[in-house]
Amino acid sequence: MVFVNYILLCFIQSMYYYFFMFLASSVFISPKCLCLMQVPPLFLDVSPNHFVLDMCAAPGSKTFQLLEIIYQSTKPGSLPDGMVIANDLDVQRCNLLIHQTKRMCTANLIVTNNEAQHFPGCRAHKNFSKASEIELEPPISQLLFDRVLCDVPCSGDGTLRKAPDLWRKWNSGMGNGLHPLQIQIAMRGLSLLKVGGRMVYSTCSMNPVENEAVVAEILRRCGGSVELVDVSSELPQLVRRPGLRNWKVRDRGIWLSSHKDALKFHRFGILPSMFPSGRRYVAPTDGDHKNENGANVNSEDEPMEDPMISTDDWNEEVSDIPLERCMRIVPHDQNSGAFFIAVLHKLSPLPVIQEKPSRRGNSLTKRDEIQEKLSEQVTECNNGVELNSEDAASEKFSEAASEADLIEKEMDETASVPDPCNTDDENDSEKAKLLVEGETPSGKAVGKRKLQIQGKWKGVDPVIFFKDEAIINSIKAFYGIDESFPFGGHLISRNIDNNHVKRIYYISKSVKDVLELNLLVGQQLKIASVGLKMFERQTSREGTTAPCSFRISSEGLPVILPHITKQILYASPVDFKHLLQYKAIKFMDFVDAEFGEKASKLMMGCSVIVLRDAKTSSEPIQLDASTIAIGCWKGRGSLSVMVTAIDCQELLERLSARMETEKGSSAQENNVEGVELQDMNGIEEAERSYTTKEATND
Ligand SMILES: C[S@@+](CC[C@H](N)C(=O)[O-])C[C@H]1O[C@@H](n2cnc3c(N)ncnc32)[C@H](O)[C@@H]1O
Repeated sequence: MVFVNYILLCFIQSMYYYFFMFLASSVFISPKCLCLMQVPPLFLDVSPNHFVLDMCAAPGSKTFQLLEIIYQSTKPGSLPDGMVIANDLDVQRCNLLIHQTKRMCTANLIVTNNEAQHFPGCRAHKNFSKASEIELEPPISQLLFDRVLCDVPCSGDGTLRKAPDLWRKWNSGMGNGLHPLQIQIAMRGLSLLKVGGRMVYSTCSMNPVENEAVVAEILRRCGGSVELVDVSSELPQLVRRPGLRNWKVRDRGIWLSSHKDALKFHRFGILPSMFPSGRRYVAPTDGDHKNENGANVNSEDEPMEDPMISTDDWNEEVSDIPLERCMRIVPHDQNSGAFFIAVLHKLSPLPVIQEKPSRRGNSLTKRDEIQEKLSEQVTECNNGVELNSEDAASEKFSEAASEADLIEKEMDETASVPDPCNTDDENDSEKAKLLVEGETPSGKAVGKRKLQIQGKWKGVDPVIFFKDEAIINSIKAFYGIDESFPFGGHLISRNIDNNHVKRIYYISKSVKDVLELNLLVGQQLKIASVGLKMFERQTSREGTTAPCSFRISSEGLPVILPHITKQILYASPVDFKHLLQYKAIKFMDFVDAEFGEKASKLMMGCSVIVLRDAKTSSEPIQLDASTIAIGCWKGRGSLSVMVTAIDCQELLERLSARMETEKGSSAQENNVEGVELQDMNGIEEAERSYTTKEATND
């Protein structure tokens, strides 16, 4: 049998790439496709050169959309200047995200697995450059973002229509429990946002405690350095309702109008920030006081009113923040899920806040502490993520520090607690020690080096810049990669041993800058996935004897295709179709004998076959977004496709559809049989003769 001489790995640039191009053109929302579109990213106003942080990103639908926007005007073979960091705490959901975004074939994405509320700022000390392997000043010295998407974990009541299970599980405590974490994540997002940048806070809940209350609290904490943007003129097709300015808080069967009510009913898990005014009702701290009858009353029994606030104020709280600028999207307006969106604009650096503003100058009483602790004891969010109450409690005082303080602090935290999920691991504390040594100018070089090659995070492969000149040069020479393509320095692997590197990933300039910075600051980012898989080591017997031991992978092909000058051939539709149909064809059996001749002269190993337009005879052809190319293996006597059977079938269908279209338009234009028609006839003819030949061979 001619079929299946070598079943090697395959690739197509096509389906996913075009799917993404199609989606990219559908970013503009129409009410009809609203249910399919994710709205929050549309309010981020992302440009292709932006650094974007998606803080709680899994399973990745919004990340996908952000990448589409970044790539919107990118030509084949080039990469946008911007990048996306997609972060999620949940490892399994992170894997889902990695899988989802794989079809984007992007070199501009880093997937991280950090806690969003502690997301590292990666600020490089001046001394770091001396202490690290990176000799030059890094292009970026701190990880700040132009855009931040803060799609926080929430109670998810907005998804009730599609997740009816929630009807049984939902209770008001879910939202109340998540409120402190939502504030922490949003505050961290704002501190990582560049001045002038935009952050979108969103949930799929209708609960004001998770929505307007969070937005109001972060605005209070930011004290004028952040504004709530009026986006009423943006996306006018989107039917939305204004955010609320007054609401009550539900807790275990009763409605609370203010923090005073919370204390009155002994609801210590209810925070002042959950109410519209955000005001704390202060209970007396120094012993008993007299009641209106002059009798001694214990402060634990009856809370005392804040003298600053009149009784009336406590009854009907209305926020003085223009929360109507927030957006509530409700299911019955346009047959969608329910969600909440607030757009924030950072006007200036965040203020240095020593204390939570709502603490009103008092030190925490025992009851306050219990109250806050209780509020942080969230056991479960809608995504099944366990929230560690100890983590939350230890975070209590940190969120209000200045940006600089936060960043300094987190560096210390990262150094002392390498993996928040694995704090009990002995190796981690050892690694943390090495990290500190590596970061400190006086640190031992051996410690630093060890850390940099082994990676810091338990269970996560290290990210290694691939610098093996011999391999890099052999790849460049074999495929004739042109000098204009940024290559050296843009390759990474996840294996410290160059001899056993199986995959080489390609990264954009923006991602490269971030990775270098991350290395410099002791790998604060826990990187689950990064880069576009571009080369894979040949594993077959014939493959190991080929001049280049790495073949181009399917994902990498769209990016490198315009830059390859060797091992590339342009096949006529008929021969291209045959390759997909029969998987392997002897050189002498190609319909276009010249093509067969050229194929036989390729070097043994991976080659790229591009579908030539029926009209085009000159080579090389102009590559554009509609170009179809596949990877093939040039063996001793034949050319074999390196495309899976499913992908072959899909490509064949597309090819037929394209030919049908060409046939139709050509017949319409000329009303006679034109070039395409001849070609179509040629295919059918050739197919018959080829099948006959095959039958004879068999
Ligand atoms: C509403 S979902 C995000 C949906 C996602 N943005 C999308 O469009 O596909 C919230 C996510 O937050 C994650 N999460 C929960 N707590 C987190 C934390 N502390 N830090 C980071 N992510 C967290 C959950 O794992 C979950 O995937």
